[in-house]
Amino acid sequence: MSEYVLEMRNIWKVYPNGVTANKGVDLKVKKGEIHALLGENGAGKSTLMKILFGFERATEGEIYYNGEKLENHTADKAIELGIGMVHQHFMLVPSLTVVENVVLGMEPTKGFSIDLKKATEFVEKEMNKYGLPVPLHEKVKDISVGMKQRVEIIKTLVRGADLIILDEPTAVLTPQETVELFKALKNLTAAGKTVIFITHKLNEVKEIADRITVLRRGKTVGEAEVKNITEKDMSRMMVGRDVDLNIEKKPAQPGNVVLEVKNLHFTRNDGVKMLKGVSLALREGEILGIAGVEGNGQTELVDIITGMEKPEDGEIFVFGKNMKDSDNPHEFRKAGMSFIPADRMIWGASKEDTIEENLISDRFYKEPFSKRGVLSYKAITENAKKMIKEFDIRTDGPKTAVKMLSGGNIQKVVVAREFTANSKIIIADQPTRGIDIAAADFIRRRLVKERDNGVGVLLVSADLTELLETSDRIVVMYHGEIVAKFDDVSQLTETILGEYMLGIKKMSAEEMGDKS
Ligand SMILES: Nc1ncnc2c1ncn2[C@@H]1O[C@H](COP(=O)(O)OP(=O)(O)OP(=O)(O)O)[C@@H](O)[C@H]1O
Repeated sequence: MSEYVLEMRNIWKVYPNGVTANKGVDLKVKKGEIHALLGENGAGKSTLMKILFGFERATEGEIYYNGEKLENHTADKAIELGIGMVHQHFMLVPSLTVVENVVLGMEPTKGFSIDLKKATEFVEKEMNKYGLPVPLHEKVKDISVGMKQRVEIIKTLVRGADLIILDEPTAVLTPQETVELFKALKNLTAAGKTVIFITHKLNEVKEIADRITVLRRGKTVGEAEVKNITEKDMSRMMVGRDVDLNIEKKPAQPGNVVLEVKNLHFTRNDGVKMLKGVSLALREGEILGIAGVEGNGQTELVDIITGMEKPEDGEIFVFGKNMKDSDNPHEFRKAGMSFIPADRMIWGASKEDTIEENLISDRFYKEPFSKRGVLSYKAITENAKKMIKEFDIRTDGPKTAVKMLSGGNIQKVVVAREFTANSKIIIADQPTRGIDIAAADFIRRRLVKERDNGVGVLLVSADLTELLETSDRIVVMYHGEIVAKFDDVSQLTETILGEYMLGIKKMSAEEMGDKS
């Protein structure tokens, strides 16, 4: 019998539009190991995993699972065989409890109603078996992101998963939650389960994975035992060259305040108070980082700052102008603000439109794209070609629809447009989420360059390494309030930030001073 629980051999995938996402990929995974799947944006990782999970069908190639060749593979068969997948966007019902979510679609029934007692016992047994405690009777909407992810993992386990695929599992976690997740993954492999995870964070690979497979432009370029290689080796395999990840930064030269919010309050439709008196000021020539676990008010703050939402109370000043009468994002843009939204598929890009159209969606009426009211298609295409090169957008060409790009490359389209809008304020909300190391490094350097050119950058990020490396000052949000302010980030660590993000610590008003 083969030492591999999974072998994907010579996998090809040609999408109906002609894009070849996998060009003879090989992946071999041993039983009981944590296997990291690495590669740049668009390298074909998600496609390969979708094929394994039965969401997409391979154009060519063979899959062997436990020595058995899979024929006519589908998602139902994958689950039946014990293959589970935890997606980046959780697929839970917020208004249901943890137990209800876990057993949804497979409830033990008693008459016509769900037998909650049986379901609870069942879920409790699984969670204890693998050391994955979850609050069984709390509603999913009231639990933390880390807990939601754990619920997703338990969901796969109760369906009998032996091989669990995790797609960028740590992108939304605090350092403390990441430690917990890694412990859980170790418990799973100790119990004989196998884990494949997609990530762009090489320090995590070093910490948790046993082996790696690296894809580049649709092909397997190598596999290795993690103990035998360095992070540098991994990035070279991924990118094909050395990547210098240290950002050299001159001290900031902050100038006038460009953006200020005072005492913002906001309550969600369901009555939850998301902002409880948030005030901060952003100066030209500085990067102000906002740390916080998702769901602590950062989204609402960004929505209000960019004109997508109105606060219940409080004021917003853009270049000293009170924006109380401006209630749409265009007016905030006109006032000199660029915005890289966290949810690029909803707010950042127009999926059906082409890359070249998306790149000028905020400036099509201006020269050189429009002359005397007539669009210049030549200028539009030329602009796109330049940006595709500069921002390394992996595509067949400017006329490709954005929906055909990989997640990371869609983000590059949005970033390219926003960085070239000549704004003096940039609001960057999770700008490098899902972006590969070389591209993320490019975006961070660009943020610093914009800062050096006098732009005020507000950076909201769940990636604490990024926040610490890039920001000049950092504030932490917890339960709709600013609970910590750091005007000097040189001595700050991820662990310290994590303590404020989880509400373990809170600064007093005096400690925070009145500087932001
Ligand atoms: N449904 C689809 N139709 C057409 N092309 C697609 C589709 N899904 C992905 N692609 C293309 O296939 C290639 C590989 O994309 P895939 O999502 O597998 O990459 P990835 O390595 O997961 O990237 P990322 O790190 O950005 O998520 C890309 O060029 C992408 O544009």
